Amino acid sequence: MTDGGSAAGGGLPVAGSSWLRRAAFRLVRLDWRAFTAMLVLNALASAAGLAGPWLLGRIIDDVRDGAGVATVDRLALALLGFALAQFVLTRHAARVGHRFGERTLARIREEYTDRVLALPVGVVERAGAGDLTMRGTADVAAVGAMLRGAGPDVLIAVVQAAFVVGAVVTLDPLLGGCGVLGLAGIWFAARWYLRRAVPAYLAEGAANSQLAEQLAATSAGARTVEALGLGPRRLETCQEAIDRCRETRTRTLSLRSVLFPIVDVSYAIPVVAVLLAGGVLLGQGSVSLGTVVAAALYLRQLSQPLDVILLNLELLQSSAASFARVEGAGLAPRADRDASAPEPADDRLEVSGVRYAYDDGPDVLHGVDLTVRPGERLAVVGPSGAGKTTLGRLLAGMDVPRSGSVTVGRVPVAGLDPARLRERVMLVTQEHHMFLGTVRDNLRIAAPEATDDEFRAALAAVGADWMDELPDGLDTEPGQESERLDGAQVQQLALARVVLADPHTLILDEATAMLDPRTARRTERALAAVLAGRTVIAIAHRLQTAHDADRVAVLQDGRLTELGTHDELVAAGGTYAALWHSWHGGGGYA
Ligand SMILES: Nc1ncnc2c1ncn2[C@@H]1O[C@H](COP(=O)(O)OP(=O)(O)OP(=O)(O)O)[C@@H](O)[C@H]1O
Repeated sequence: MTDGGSAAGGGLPVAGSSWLRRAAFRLVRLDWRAFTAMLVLNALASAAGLAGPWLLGRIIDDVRDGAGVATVDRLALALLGFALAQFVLTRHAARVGHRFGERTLARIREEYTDRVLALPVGVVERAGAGDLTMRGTADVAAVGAMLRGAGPDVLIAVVQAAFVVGAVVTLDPLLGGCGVLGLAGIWFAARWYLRRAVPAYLAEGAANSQLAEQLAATSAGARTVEALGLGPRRLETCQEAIDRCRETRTRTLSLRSVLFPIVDVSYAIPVVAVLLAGGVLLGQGSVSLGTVVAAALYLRQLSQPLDVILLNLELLQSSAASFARVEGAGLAPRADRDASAPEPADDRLEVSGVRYAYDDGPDVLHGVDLTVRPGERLAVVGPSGAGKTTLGRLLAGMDVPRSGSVTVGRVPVAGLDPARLRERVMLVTQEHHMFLGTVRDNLRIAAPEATDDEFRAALAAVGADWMDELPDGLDTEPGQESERLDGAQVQQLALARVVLADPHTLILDEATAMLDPRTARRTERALAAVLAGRTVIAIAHRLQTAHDADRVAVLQDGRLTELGTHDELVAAGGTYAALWHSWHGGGGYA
C-alpha cells in the first residue's frame, strides 16, 4: 500500500496509510466533543479500576501490621465503592462511544455515496458493480462493526493498560520495570502479526470483491452465458475466484493461529517476573508483601485489556483494510461537474484537438476536430474499433478527453452538472435500463419537476400505448414478475425520458441496430418522434443512416479522415465511397 493510495487495473483505488490517518483525524475532529468525553470517561473508569489491587495490598499489609476487622471492613467497602464507580463510568463511556460510532459511520456512508455519485460514468463502468457494491456494503459494514465494537473497546483497553502500567511502576519502579520487560514477548508477537496482517487482509478484501464481481457478471449475463454455452468457462472463472478467497482467508487464519498461542503463554511471563523479583526484594526488606501482591495483581489485571486489544486486532486490521477501500473512492478522479460553470452560450458542439485513452492504455482518438451545427443530422461512420463510440461518450460528457476539449456553447460538456447537461446533450444507446420503482419513478429521473400529465404526454409521444393497460398506470412497478416490460417497452420508457429531458442534441449510438426486427420497428417509430427538431449525431452502424444524414464524418483509427455530405464523399472517391459502394453492392458494413 502506498502513502497516497493505489489502484488495480481499471478498479477503484485503495487509500494509503497517510490518507487513512488524515481521514480518521478528520472524522474525530467532526465529533470531537463526543470523542473527548469518551476518552475522559474511560480514563476515570480505568483510574477507579486501579484502586482494587492497591486496596488489597493495603489490606494485606495492614493485617500483617495487626490491624483489626474494622480497618479491613473500611478498606473492603472502599473497594466496593470503586468497583461500582468503575462500572457506572464504563457504561456511560460505552454509551457515549457507541453514539460517536454511529454518527461517524453515518458520515462515512454518506461520504461514500457522495463520492461514488461524483465519479465519472467511465470510472464507475470500469470499476464494476461488484467492487462498488462490496465497498458500499461489506466494507462499510466492517468499518461500522469496528466503530460500534472493536474501536471503542480497544480504545478503552489501551487507556486501561496505560493506567495499569503507570500504577505498577508508581507502586514500585523496580517491580514495575520487571513486569514491563516481561511484556516484551507480546510486543514482538503483535508487531510480527501486524506487519503481515495488513497486506493479508487487503488481499482478502480484494479476493472477496473479485468473487462478487464474477458472480454479479455471471448472473447479469445469464442469458448470454446460456445461449453461447459459456457455463463451464464461467464456472471455472468463479471457481478460481473462490479458490483465491480460500487462499487469502487461510493466510489470515494462519497468522492468527500463530499469534494467539504465543500471547497466551506470554501473559504469565510478567507475573512470574514480578513474583521472582518481588521474592528477592522482599528478602532484602525493600518492599512489603502487600506491594508485591498488588504489583502481581496489576500485571494479572493487564491481561484483560491486552486480551481485548489482541482479540480485536484482527477486526481492526480487516476494518482498516475496509476503511482503505471505502476511502479509496475519494481518490478516484471526480467528474469535475460544477453547478457554477457558466451557462453555454449556444447549442454548438465543438470538438477540438481531442485525444483520449482508456486508463493507462494507448490513445484511441488522436486529435479529432469537429463542429456540429445546431439542428443538423451528422452520421459518424467507420470500421469497428475506429473510436466512434468513444467519441460519442466524449460528446455526451461521460468521459473527459486526455487533451483537447469538447464544448457546448464554449463550455466543456463534462463540466456541466448532470441536470444542466441532460437539458443539452443526451446519449441514447441500445442499453436501456429499468430502475427499481414505479413507471413514474423511472420517468422522474429525467424531469424531477414534471407533472403526471407531462409523463403521460411523453409516453404517448413515443407510442407507449401499452401504458393504458397497466393496472396501476404510472404507479405500476414494472419490475414485478407479472408486469415485466419487454425490450421495446423499456426502450420506449428510455425514450420518454429523453422527451421529458428535452435536450437540444441527441447522440445516438445506433439504438436499433441489434434489436429484433419487430422491436426495432416499434423503437424506430418512437425514435423518429424523439429526434424531430433536435441536433442528432448518429453513430451509424448502417450506411442507410449516413445516407439520410445532412453530413457524414468518417473516423478511422481514431482520426477524422473525411467530412462532408453523402454526395460529396461519394464523389470524392475516398474511404466512405468505397464503403458505400461495397455496402450498396451487398458487401455489408460492420
Ligand atoms: N472500456 C474500454 N477499455 C479499453 N479500451 C476500450 C474500451 N472501449 C473501447 N476501447 C478501445 O478503444 C478503441 C475504440 O473503440 P470504440 O468502441 O470507440 O470503437 P467503435 O468505432 O465504436 O467500434 P464498434 O463499431 O465496434 O463499436 C478500440 O480499440 C477499443 O478496443
